[in-house]
Amino acid sequence: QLSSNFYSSSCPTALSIIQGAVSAAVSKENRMGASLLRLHFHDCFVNGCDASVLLDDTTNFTGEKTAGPNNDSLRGYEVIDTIKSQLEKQCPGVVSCADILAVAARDSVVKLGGTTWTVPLGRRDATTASFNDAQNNLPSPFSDLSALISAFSNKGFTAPEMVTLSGGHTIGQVKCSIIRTRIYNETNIDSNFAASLKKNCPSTGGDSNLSPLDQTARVFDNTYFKDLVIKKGVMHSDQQLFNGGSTDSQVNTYSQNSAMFFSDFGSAMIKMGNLSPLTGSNGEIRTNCRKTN
Ligand code: HEM
Ligand SMILES: [Ca+2]
Ligand SMILES: [Ca+2]
Repeated sequence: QLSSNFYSSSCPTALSIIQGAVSAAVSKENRMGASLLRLHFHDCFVNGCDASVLLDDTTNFTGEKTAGPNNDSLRGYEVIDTIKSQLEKQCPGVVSCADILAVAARDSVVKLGGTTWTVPLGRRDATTASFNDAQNNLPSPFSDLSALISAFSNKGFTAPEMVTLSGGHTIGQVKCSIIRTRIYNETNIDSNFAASLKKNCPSTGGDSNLSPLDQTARVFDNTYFKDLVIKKGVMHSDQQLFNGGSTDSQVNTYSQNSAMFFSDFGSAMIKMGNLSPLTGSNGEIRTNCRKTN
């Protein structure tokens, strides 16, 4: 069982060290807040919140970093390394990489103007990572609503919780290669909006050009849901949440009530952070988040 005061005697400065480093990293580059939030999600959905996502591949295409959803896409590893080395100086061998990810995600959301929540702590780090599990457990941006619902249901989340967590797309950026089909071929998109995205995402080439995930992608707010209501969802999977189906009413509600989105988001993040953590004598406390001890 995790507890929010897990480090209060073993490393009382842990939370302030993490917060300070996240704050510095996000001040230096706003997008890093988004990247750190996504790292925690991609960790927890693949064999639980055990920092498996941070292990470097020992042989190519065996670990999670090189799996499709992560390769050339996940970022923020250097920030986690910086935090880990500060923590190792202060309290060697005490704070897990998995807990660093959970706290950094929360601190990122707060730093970008979003809500806060209390992070349960005491996760330990995995000694293995799985390329196949990362391929199979992370949702695809080309999925329809039913596939999104089942990807989250496989991890114990309801459809409303899936909608809430998708609100993470209120911050950060997406590559042209992910949105090309949507902006060139789909009809459930505002045509002026599609035209503006095409300027930075040609029909051929420019695959890694970036576009913001909502119209206020530097701020954690409810604009993502407001955008969905006016058919300005950026990815196919985003617009699926407001496309005439069962989740439309919740998107409408969040678009008008950011307090409700914020409070639901905090609860859903705590639930996500509880996905099969290693505790007690399972796993280890890594010295270097990229390698097993
Ligand atoms: C609902 C299913 C989801 C799908 C299909 C999905 C897919 C994606 C994709 C394809 C990208 C862009 C990757 C790239 O262009 O390199 C992205 C970015 C992002 N996702 Fe998700 N995601 C989902 C849910 C979530 C959740 C639950 C969170 C967090 C709570 C999240 C947080 C983010 C953030 C913050 C970014 C921007 C990262 C950055 O700028 O570095 N996503 N997502
Ligand atoms: Ca994991
Ligand atoms: Ca936003």
